[in-house]
Amino acid sequence: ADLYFHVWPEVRRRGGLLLLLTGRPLPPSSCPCTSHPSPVPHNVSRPAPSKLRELFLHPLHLGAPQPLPDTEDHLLSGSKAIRSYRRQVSRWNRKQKFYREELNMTYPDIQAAQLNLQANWLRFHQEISHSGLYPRDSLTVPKLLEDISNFNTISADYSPDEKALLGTCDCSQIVKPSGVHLKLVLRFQDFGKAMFKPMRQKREEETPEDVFYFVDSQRHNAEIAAFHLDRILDFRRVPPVAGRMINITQEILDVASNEDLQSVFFISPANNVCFFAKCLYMCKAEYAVCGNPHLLEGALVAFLPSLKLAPRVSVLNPWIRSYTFTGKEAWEVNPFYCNTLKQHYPYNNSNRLLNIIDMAIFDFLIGNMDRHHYEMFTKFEENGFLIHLDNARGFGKHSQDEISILAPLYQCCMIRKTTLQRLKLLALEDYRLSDVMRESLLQDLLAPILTEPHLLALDRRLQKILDTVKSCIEINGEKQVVIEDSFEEPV
Ligand SMILES: Nc1ncnc2c1ncn2[C@@H]1O[C@H](COP(=O)(O)OP(=O)(O)OP(=O)(O)O)[C@@H](O)[C@H]1O
Ligand SMILES: [Mn+2]
Repeated sequence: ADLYFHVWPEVRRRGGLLLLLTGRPLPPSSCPCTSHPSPVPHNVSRPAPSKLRELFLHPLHLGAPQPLPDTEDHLLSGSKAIRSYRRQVSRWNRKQKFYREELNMTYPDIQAAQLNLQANWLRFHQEISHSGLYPRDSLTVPKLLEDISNFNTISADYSPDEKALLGTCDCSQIVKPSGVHLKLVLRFQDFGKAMFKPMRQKREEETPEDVFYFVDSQRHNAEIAAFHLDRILDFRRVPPVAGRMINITQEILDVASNEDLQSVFFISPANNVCFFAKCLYMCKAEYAVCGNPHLLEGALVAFLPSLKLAPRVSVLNPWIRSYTFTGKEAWEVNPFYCNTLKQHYPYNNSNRLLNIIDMAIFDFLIGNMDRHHYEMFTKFEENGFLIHLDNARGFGKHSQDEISILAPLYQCCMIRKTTLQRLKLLALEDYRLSDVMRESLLQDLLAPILTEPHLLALDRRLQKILDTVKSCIEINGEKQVVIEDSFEEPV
């Protein structure tokens, strides 16, 4: 209700700058906020002041204008993309027709899919630019989140990498074969797509101490929280993610035409519908997820343009961890690792190194030790931003701050000036990170997304990042440590 009555009029008054905040301007009766504690519980009579709104109105966030639509700064050429999507729609319609004829299906009656040029997923693709996955003041992102939280699905299938494992797709298009986890690509009524990651762990469960990060389970709420954090940090390197309940029978099984996928569904002894992943290991029925009896929580990650339309490279993280029980990587044994790295391509480019340091800061905040690779759009070349896909192993332990995730920061002793400015802002009482995160996450249908201890851990970790920067400055001086980024727009 606060969003609807206080933020929305304000946004309109200020010229619609801040639609990011209006992710879900629901009418008061259906506001998801009522069942959760207000961010400022002591203040009952007056509406709680919105720290998130203030943050997005701060000059650091407003910054310089974003690139104009359909220019070279953008990932896609508008007309080429539309031609390609039109072809995809025709192909999809042909396939559906063929499939239904094969099965003599007359029910349910379905209409041929059409490409709507106003669809929010299409706009999202068209707005990806060298400055990030969406513009700072994107009008599209809140609408896209709304779509993926509510739209019906028209198909469900494995993601291309899992198909590669099963030998049923063109592997040259695959970034990295995987498939340990239960994730599916869902297509919606507007032809948009999202990656569905089902709930595997309850929000209250903490990862046990003896569990290695690489066998830790994937958390749907971590994907959602990571998107919100990335937006608050103004990185805009995580694709939009929304949580929702999925009816796994109607919205997955009934719209799946892939027989492999159909074959992994079963009914449990408790009469719940379940499914499991088909892959090389950990993919038996024991690791299935189940609805209750049909409904299951999950995160939906908006899909990026296909690799054909916008090729991406997957790059090994130079601070990768050893994926064995005893191994150690170079950065763990060599305190001068960064000096060596800096002398060689591509990290002799300071922008690229600063991007890695931003990523480390992000991963330290969410507690993600599983950043083995990152992806980049080839179109933006060396100076492009890093895409932070797959954040499902964040938010596992709130009581532990894994300082080694910050190695790129304390070994290189460098940070982008704008990143530091934003972090400092979020350490102030007026914009406190845990408060803006709590508020931002209330916009999600599955709120509350993070438990209080996880939210509070963010403030503690932020302080540790600032302390690390401070000691770097004490040793090396501000000029060496805080780097003005020539590729960022001045703020
Ligand atoms: N939003 C997206 N849009 C397009 N492709 C995506 C998206 N999310 C993930 N992918 C592709 O699918 C691959 C696997 O996704 P992700 O890492 O999130 O799942 P995972 O189950 O953790 O897999 P892995 O075991 O490979 O880490 C990614 O490397 C990426 O190429
Ligand atoms: Mn992964």
